[in-house]
Amino acid sequence: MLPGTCIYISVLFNLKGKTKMAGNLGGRTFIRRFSRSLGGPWNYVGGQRCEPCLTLPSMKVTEPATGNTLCEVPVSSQEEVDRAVASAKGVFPSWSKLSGRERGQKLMEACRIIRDNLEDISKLEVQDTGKPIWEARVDIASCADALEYYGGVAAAVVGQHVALPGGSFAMVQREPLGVIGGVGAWNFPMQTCVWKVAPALACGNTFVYKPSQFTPVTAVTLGEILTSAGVPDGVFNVVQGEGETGARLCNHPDVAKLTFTGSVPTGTKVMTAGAKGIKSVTLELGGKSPIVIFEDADMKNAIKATLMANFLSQGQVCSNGTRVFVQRSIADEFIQQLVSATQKLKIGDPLAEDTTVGATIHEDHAKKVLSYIASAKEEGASVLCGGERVMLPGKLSGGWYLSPAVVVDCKDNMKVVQEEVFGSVASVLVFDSEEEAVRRANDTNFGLAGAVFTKDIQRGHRVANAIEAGTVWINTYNLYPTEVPFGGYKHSGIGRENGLAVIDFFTQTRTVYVEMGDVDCGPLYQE
Ligand SMILES: NC(=O)c1ccc[n+]([C@@H]2O[C@H](COP(=O)([O-])OP(=O)(O)OC[C@H]3O[C@@H](n4cnc5c(N)ncnc54)[C@H](O)[C@@H]3O)[C@@H](O)[C@H]2O)c1
Repeated sequence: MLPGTCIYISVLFNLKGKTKMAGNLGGRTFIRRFSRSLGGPWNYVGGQRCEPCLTLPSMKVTEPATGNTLCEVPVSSQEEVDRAVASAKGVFPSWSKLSGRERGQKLMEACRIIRDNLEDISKLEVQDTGKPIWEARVDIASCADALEYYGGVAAAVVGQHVALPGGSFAMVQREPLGVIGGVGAWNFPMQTCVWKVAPALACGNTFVYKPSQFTPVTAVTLGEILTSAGVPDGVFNVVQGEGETGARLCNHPDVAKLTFTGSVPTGTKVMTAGAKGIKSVTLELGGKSPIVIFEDADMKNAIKATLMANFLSQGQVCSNGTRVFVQRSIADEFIQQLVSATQKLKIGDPLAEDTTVGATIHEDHAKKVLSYIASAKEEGASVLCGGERVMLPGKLSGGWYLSPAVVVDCKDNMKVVQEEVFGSVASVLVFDSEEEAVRRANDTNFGLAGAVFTKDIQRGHRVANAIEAGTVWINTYNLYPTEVPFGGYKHSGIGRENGLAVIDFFTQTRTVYVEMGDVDCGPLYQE
């Protein structure tokens, strides 16, 4: 059962929605059913929360902060996935025929609802993920930003007119693809969902989403928000479950495109499903990103960015800069300042305002992170701080709280340096020259992100252009404005989210050729 926040958010939506929105949209009463959200149901099909049509055993979802059961969520069967896809397919013709501006208005309205209820949605996200409340607020605000941005972009998704010889011309029409199947990870549950759904809906597609089994809550909240904003029933649907449900969705013949956020091994399976169905696939996968700090860097900013690049969301961020390359002449000073700043981080109740480090998503993942610390030590690295479970008192004693770790004396071939840890572990590596730093930074199959810190503008651009990654920050880290594309090189993914780039991944073109003269078929036709 969900704690009280859910009732609160439901009531709040009801009140705010009824008073503000019924008038906005010609008196249509579309505010409904929020009050039923306590304890589920957890699927969202045809514009409402619903129990799966065929019930498989439930998943117990753990609240990371306490280790207690947050909710029990029935797994969606093939029949349920069929029902959700049919719902999305049924409404596709009418939704896709609305003008972009009409669709955009509804996304803008969803943005407004999120901004009005930001605090309550953020609390739900904290319960689901264990991340500190201040971070959850940033994540949820970014969901509103994405809906606002694509709400505006929707009217600008247009085709092309191409003039051809003799006055003939071609119209290159931009069309939606159909039903999109989305599968998400657990570290940014609502943001991951919105970053896919907002552009997909703006382009006229409909959607079935499967959230991570560890964080099922806020995708359903998004369903309620979209319905309240006037998005027609069936345009956005949620099914729940683990990998099997994800695979059912990805393999569904009526799903036109797959968009996935998660690990490389699962991304490979999603791509295989796409290959079997000849579906285009967007993959947002893992990373092992480098952050290269030169001796002329502003030390304080480099420290601040290294904290952001390693310890946000308990280190469970795909783009984290976990390989921290520092030039030898400043390495001692940098390490000393980094350790001092890391030790000031406050591990505590994720809902407390002064907490900077919350709970790891679940016990198994925490143990995996700790195993990387152990392997680093075995391979000769030194852990200067952190890397241990911290027991918090009272109701938090069942949560897995790990102290952020700074690991030094690292070598490029160590497991902790090679593999994605997905936890609060910063590995510091020392370099001498720019050429060496770039070569070692690129010595990975991942290519999601990277950063360079220097005051030398030429070097900043030179190194940024040399790092093989989809996003490179110069003198900052982990910023994702909705206006700019995000996605990976190499094994970190295919396709992009955010910005205008994503429009290409949620549309296809139909070329209509118009002949203004006679058909010219050469010698084929004789009078
Ligand atoms: N590049 C990005 O934007 C980005 C963002 C967030 C997380 N990530 C990555 O996600 C990973 C962590 O997330 P995770 O542990 O949830 O990843 P995961 O790959 O274990 O699971 C991701 C999702 O895939 C589902 N799934 C599992 N098997 C499936 C199958 N055969 N077919 C379809 N779906 C299936 C899961 O149920 C879950 O919903 C990390 O590698 C992280 O870097 C990437």
